[in-house]
Amino acid sequence: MINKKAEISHRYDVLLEVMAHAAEQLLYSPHWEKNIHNVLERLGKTVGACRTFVFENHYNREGQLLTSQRYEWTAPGVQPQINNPELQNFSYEAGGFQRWITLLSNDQVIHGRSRDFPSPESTILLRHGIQSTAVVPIFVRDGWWGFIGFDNTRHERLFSLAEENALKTLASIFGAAITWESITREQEKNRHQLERLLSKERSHHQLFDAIGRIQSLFIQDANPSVLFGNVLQEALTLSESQLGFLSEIRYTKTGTPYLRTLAIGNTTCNNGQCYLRATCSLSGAELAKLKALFCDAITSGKAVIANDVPNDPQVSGVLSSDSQIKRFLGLPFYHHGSLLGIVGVANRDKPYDKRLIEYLDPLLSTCGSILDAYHNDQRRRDAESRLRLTAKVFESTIEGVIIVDARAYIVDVNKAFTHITGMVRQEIIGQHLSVLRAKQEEPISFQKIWRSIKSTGQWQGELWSQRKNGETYPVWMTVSSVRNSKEEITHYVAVFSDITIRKQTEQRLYYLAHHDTLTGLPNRTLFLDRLKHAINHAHRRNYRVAVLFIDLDRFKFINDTLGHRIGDILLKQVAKRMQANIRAEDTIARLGGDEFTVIIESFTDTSVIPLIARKIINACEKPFNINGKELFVSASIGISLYPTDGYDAGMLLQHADAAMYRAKEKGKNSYQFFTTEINAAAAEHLALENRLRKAIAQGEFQLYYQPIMDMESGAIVSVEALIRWVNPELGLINPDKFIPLAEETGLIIPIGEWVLQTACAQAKIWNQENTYPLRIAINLSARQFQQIDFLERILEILKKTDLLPNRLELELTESMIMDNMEASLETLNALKKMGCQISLDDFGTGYSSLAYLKRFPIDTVKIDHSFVRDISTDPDDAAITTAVTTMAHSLRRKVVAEGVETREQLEFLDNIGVNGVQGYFISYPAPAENFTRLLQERHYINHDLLRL
Ligand SMILES: Nc1nc2c(ncn2[C@@H]2O[C@@H]3COP(=O)(O)O[C@H]4[C@@H](O)[C@H](n5cnc6c(=O)[nH]c(N)nc65)O[C@@H]4COP(=O)(O)O[C@H]3[C@H]2O)c(=O)[nH]1
Repeated sequence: MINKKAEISHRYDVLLEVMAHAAEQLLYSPHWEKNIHNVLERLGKTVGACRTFVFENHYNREGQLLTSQRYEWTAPGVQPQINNPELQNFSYEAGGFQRWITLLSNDQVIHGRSRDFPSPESTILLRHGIQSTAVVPIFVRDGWWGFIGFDNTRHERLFSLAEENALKTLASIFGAAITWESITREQEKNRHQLERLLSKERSHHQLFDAIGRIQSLFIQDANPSVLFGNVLQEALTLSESQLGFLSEIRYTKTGTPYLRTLAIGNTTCNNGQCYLRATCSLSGAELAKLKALFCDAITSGKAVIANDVPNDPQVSGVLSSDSQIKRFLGLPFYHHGSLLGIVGVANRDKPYDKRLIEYLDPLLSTCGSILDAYHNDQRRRDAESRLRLTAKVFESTIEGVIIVDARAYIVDVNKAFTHITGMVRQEIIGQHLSVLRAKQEEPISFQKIWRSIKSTGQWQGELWSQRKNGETYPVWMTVSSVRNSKEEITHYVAVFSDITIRKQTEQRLYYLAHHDTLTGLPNRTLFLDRLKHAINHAHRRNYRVAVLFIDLDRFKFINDTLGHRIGDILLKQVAKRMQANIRAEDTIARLGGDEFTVIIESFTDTSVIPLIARKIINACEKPFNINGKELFVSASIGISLYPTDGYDAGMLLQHADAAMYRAKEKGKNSYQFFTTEINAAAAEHLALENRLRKAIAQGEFQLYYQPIMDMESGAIVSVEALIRWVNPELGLINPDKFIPLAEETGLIIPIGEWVLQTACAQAKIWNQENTYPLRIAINLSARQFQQIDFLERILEILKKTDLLPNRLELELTESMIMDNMEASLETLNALKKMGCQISLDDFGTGYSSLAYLKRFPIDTVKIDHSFVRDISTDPDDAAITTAVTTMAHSLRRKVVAEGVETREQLEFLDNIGVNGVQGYFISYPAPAENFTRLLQERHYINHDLLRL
């Protein structure tokens, strides 16, 4: 008995020891869970249990009380149940252990032999091989937590009351440990939470300080690079990043977005303080490559996190592998829902996360607001400076400006307005715009202007306005409408300039472009214009139109002999007389030179036309008194009629011209209507012209040569080159037929060039072959002689053909020299200086003025063959030839007689002492080869001739 008691007491002591150990392990250790196995093992061993365990209560979703085994110790050889799924989420109720809930929750220990337990508890326990068990509830602060249990599978073990109490104490140690642990955990959690809150508070302080700094910079009106540089710096500091940029989104004209960098920064961390190393440039770089990683933020409008940039698929091809960017956070920023730009930060030590994005949100909103405000500010400043500029322009422009309201009442005018109109601001403001309208300006034109402005927003044009003194003046005005935001017209702005001077100049220019300056008559342009107009008019009314083409006979002679000044006065007087003889409504024009035209309109009976033509002829016939001298001219008139002779102005003029030529041919001082024959002649003329044009290209020209014999020695001293045209269809054509045409058309220039070139080359050959020097005489045309580079042409040809200048004799006519005496004198002197010889051709047919011979460096006078022809029969011709020869000799000029056909003529000329002769009697003009032969055979002709 004593032993039994002693054993019980011992077991109790042992239990107390275990409890002390459990208390130490569970209550005083910071990690009771780590020690629970020791405690369970010691407990199990102490109470002789095969298995000690701890179950924790919990609830399922339906609110059913469940229990799960959490910890276990098993004696060696006993199967552990810790992984037995049946002992997890075990429902007391469903498992038939409802009784346990009642007992345990009331702090009662359940212990005993399994077989004594009510069914189904006993069945289940025994199925698990449990002979006896003891379970003790564990209570924590909030109530029943679970239980600790001791199973015996090998024998049935019963617990004494003392042991039961000891186990209860043990369970309360467990409860205290669990409670303590949960309190500690909660405290820990609270501490963490507190710390988090504190740090959040701290970082929020930092954030709002940063925002405050940015806002104050903005208020201080910092320049954009400083402002956005600081925004970026704050973002880098707050995000603990090392690199970053701040860019705004811009759009190209085609709408493609691109990034304009407002700030770019590189920071390094120094004692936990980040600072900006590089500031952004003022203008900001433009990042056009939107495919870059950060651009995802723009296209999606959402933040982009890349914590492993080198391996991020979005980066491939954008950043090189050695790029310093390791981590990246792209943060788009908005204002009023519009995406404005992006802040990109990189290389944080820690990974970027969503919390940081949330944290930086206020900074980004600030960034959006200040960027928007910055742009607004810029726009406002621009608008202000534009306004200032507009005001300046308004006041300083030399154009008058009138601002009127929508009903055309004047609201404002500028200084230039006063200057132009003479009206001051105060007197015109409030008046209707129409007060400025010139009295004669039709109101209808004003209505047109308003209509145009209303439909197109603008009107531009010419108007007549009125100054304060009543003077009307033309203005060039541009009127534009001003609309408000609702597209309603609120004002009109009229800008105008006084164009009086411009108009006068225009009128003057128009007058000059359409009138002949000498006579004041319409010129060719205006004439053709009026003729077209007359034709149109006649066409509509079935009228006829007559064109009179008037050419003065003998005018050229007067002009050449008496000079241009007299010629001009004569032309003016002729113009006046003609004008006096036609109706005011008919047009008289001067086409140029001595050519006039008249348009006679609105007649039905053609018989009036000869009367008008005759009146004009008669008017011209009467002598003109110029500077006390009486001068006589006459007129030849060609007439064409619409519609019989042509339907258009050009044709009517051409036909009247052709008819005028026929009138001249008929004997001048008469008129001629255009006829079909004249037309045919004109057509032939045209055809010839066309053939002549082709002749140059097709090499149809040939030179004939005619010798000039020196009377004293009988030697051929010179040879005249005479052109021939051999046309395949027309045969041989003499120069008289085509030289005038070539002159008229200008073709004489290339033809003359060819003659000079060919004749000089031939002369060079003959001079090489002959022992005696031989000159080549070449006819010049007026146009050739007047060429600006005439002297250069001669020099070049001489150089090219290697002909000595003294072997070249140039033949000119009197009229060629008289046309422009001063220039001719200059050219002739230059030719003489070069060493060339000059002959005056056809002497006697023109003015035959020997007086001017004195002034000009002429070597030879060639008496025209018309005098030589009748020299032996007509005493007048003989006398003229003799006088000319004597006079020329007295002026130390040589005389050559042309057209010598007979021995008598030759003898006469020999007797009067002419120096040279040319004519069929000596030789007909012949091609070069014939002449070569002639030279070889008889260089001295006179001996043969004189012997004959
Ligand atoms: N009745 C008659 N006539 C004689 C006699 N001897 C010569 N003739 C002709 O008289 C003209 C003399 O030439 P011109 O007075 O300079 O008159 C030349 C000259 O002014 C011009 N001409 C000829 N060749 C040229 C040329 O190459 N250039 C230029 N611009 N005009 C040329 O054409 C005019 C006519 O030339 P051609 O028909 O060759 O006519 C030549 C010649 O064949 C004669 O005994 N009796």
